[in-house]
Amino acid sequence: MRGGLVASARLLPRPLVRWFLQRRAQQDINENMSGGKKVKIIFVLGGPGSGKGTQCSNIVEHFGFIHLSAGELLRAEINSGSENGTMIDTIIKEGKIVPSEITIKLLQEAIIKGGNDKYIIDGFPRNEENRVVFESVTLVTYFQLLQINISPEFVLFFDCSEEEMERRLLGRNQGRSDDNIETIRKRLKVFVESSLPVIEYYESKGMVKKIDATKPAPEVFEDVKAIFTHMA
Ligand SMILES: Nc1ncnc2c1ncn2[C@@H]1O[C@H](COP(=O)(O)OP(=O)(O)O)[C@@H](O)[C@H]1O
Ligand SMILES: Nc1ccn([C@@H]2O[C@H](COP(=O)(O)OP(=O)(O)O)[C@@H](O)[C@H]2O)c(=O)n1
Ligand SMILES: [Mg+2]
Repeated sequence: MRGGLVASARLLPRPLVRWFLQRRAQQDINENMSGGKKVKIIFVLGGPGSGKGTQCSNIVEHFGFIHLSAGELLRAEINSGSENGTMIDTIIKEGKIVPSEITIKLLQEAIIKGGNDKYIIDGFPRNEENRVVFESVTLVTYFQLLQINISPEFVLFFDCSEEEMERRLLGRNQGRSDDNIETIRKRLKVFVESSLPVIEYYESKGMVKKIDATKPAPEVFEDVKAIFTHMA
């Protein structure tokens, strides 16, 4: 069907073909993603062990968002035996950040597949490259025609002391290859050097809602709830 479309499109003037394909792609996005509604995205950021995953589960349960964890998507990619798996595995064990094209492709696929209009994206963008590439994300790739810019509604930042994050990660017990003291120290360093500047960038745009994440999880959720209740 698409092959026939391309063949007949060759006979038409280029601007008309371009317009037609863009319209078609936009319709597909609306149908696949949100039934025509604007898709809401919230970034959930914070250091490793600050409680992003824990609070995202609460948000899903109470406010009907789909939770996408960049780290979990990358771990699933390793486990699926994909050709990039070994490379991703090595980068995660070193506490470094995976190239944006890989992570963003996984996020794009999950957003389109999710079929919801509300997403919380946890652990992304983790560096400036993640942020800049996502800003010009191409959601539908028919002939690379359509550039769709999805910007977050706001950024939820879980602020937690390094000491507390380290303690939590050492007790997490999920069998993760990066929850050992050597990798944890590297991840904390990467957080300060690469991820904090992203949070500062959004802060300069007035988009950050900061939460004290050193408190016990139920208390942190009270603060999270206040933010989400107000936006509903
Ligand atoms: N507020 C909290 N106080 C104490 N422990 C917490 C808190 N929030 C989460 N945890 C625990 O700390 C560990 C890391 O939490 P997690 O949600 O996985 O953080 P992140 O996704 O930011 O790395 C988990 O074992 C979790 O149960
Ligand atoms: N945007 C992202 C998110 C995670 N990752 C990698 O995945 C690892 C685990 O991320 P995560 O978000 O699951 O980790 P936590 O902060 O939840 O402990 C990171 O340390 C990075 O190596 C990445 O490269 N790029
Ligand atoms: Mg997590």
